[in-house]
Formats: sequence, structure tokens, C-alpha cells
Amino acid sequence: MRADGPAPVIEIRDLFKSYGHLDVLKGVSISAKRGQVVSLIGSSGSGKSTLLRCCNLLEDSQKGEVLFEGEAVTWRGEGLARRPADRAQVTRIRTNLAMVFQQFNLWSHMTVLQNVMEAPVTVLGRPRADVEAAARRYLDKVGIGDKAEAWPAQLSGGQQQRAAIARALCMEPRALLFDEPTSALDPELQQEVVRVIKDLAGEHRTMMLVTHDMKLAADLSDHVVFLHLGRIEEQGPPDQVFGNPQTDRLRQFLRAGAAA
Ligand SMILES: Nc1ncnc2c1ncn2[C@@H]1O[C@H](COP(=O)(O)OP(=O)(O)OP(=O)(O)O)[C@@H](O)[C@H]1O
Repeated sequence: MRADGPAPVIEIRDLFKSYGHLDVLKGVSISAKRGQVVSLIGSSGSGKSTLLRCCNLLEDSQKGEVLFEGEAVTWRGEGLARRPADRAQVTRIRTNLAMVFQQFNLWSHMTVLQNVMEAPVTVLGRPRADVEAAARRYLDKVGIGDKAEAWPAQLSGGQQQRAAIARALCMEPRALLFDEPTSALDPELQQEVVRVIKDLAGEHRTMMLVTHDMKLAADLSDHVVFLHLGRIEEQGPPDQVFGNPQTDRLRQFLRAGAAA
């Protein structure tokens, strides 16, 4: 244990990411320590989702690195010559940094239970009976234990997102990455997902959360990062970021959100 508290589970160091000529991340450094909830806020296009996707190797990056529990996991090399880490490492990282997407991404041809069990059984090779017991436990935990045998299309959006959260939990990850988990939901369905995310935060799980829901970020986060055009414009504890913003850009962003 370091003198300054728990070690980072995720550490992003000076990360640069471009799509062709579009520079999306321009030297971003963030870390999430064990048990911390770090929220990423900012205008559309500021690079929040890209940053999250770089953490679990869904995207490459041109420069800088991401460390998972102290181990470098970003692509190796420089510029376009960068190569992914080896396949086993990619699997390990995606298992340990499980992601929940805005659009749920459940497989429509599988039942809810099969969705939750699929990766632990086929990718990780865990025993089916153990995984099924765990999957049912996680479905209960997110409040849809009775939907195990249903098809995704039979579920509401909020239930589908809770199934996606159960699927992420069933990987037994070291951290959860949420990419706008409530944005695709009607307001009344958002709350059931928010409740689940709050429960997980209450268990001191390590999380990185991209959200446009400032209330959620304020309620949940230990640390809030405001991105603007691929750079960190301001960051700090939620009381400060939301209660005493230091930069004009953040003040403007929060005002615009409050007026929306
Ligand atoms: N695969 C891609 N190819 C080309 N450009 C992309 C790709 N993915 C994202 N971008 C661009 O990168 C920029 C950052 O996108 P990103 O999704 O990270 O932003 P964001 O802050 O999460 O926005 P939002 O809040 O709207 O989701 C945007 O200009 C987007 O159009």
C-alpha cells in the first residue's frame, strides 16, 4: 500500500488519440484508485467515450499509456505502427475492466441468462454450473431474477440495461466502465438503472462513468473530470466541480445543462 492511499486500478497517462486528422484526445491523464468512482463529463464530442474505450482496448491510441493495476496495457509502439497487446492480455483486460454500453448490446438470439453466462463460459472457460449460479445471483442483484429465461426483446430498456450490468458483473471484473448507461432510456426507466449503479458504488467498486447526468455524477463520484475538446479542463471532488467551478468553460457547461 502506498503512503497516499490505494494503488490505481486504472491509470491513464498522457493519452493521445486521433481518428485520421481529428485529434480527439490530446494528452489526458486520469487515474481511478481502488474503490473510487471517477466520472467523465463534458460536451458532446469532447472525447469521453473514446477515453473509456481506450482503457479496455476497444480503441487504439497514438501516444501515452494505460496501466491496469500497474501493468501497461496500451498498444505497443508509436503512431500507426502500434500493435495490440497479445490476445490473452486483451481478454484479461476486457474481463477485468468490464464495460456497460449506452445501447445495452445484448445478443438478441440468446436469453437473458445466456447473455450473462456467455463470456465467462466461452471466453474465460469457467465451469458452466458455477457461472449459471453466479449469473442468477447477479440477475437477482439487479432486480431481474425473474427475467432469466426471457429474450432481450421482451424486456424494457431499463431491464435490458440491468441485464447488461449483470453480464458485466458476471465477469468478476476489477473495475466497471459505464459509457452513458442511462442516456438511451426514458426518464422513468433511468432511475431503476441509477439505483443499481448507486448500489454498486456503495459496495466500493472501482468505476469510471461517462455521463450527461450531472446529478448522477454529483451523487456518485469521488472525482469528476471535465473534458473539453480532448483535454482536461478542470477536475476535482464533486463538491468543488459542481459547487465551485473554477473555469469559465465548466461554468458555461453546467449552466447550459441546467437550462436544458
Ligand atoms: N470511430 C470513429 N471514427 C471517427 N471519428 C470518431 C469515431 N469515434 C468517435 N469519433 C469522433 O471523435 C470525437 C469524440 O467522440 P466521443 O464519442 O469520444 O465523444 P463524447 O465526448 O463521448 O461525446 P458524446 O457525449 O456525444 O457521446 C467526436 O468528434 C466523434 O465524432
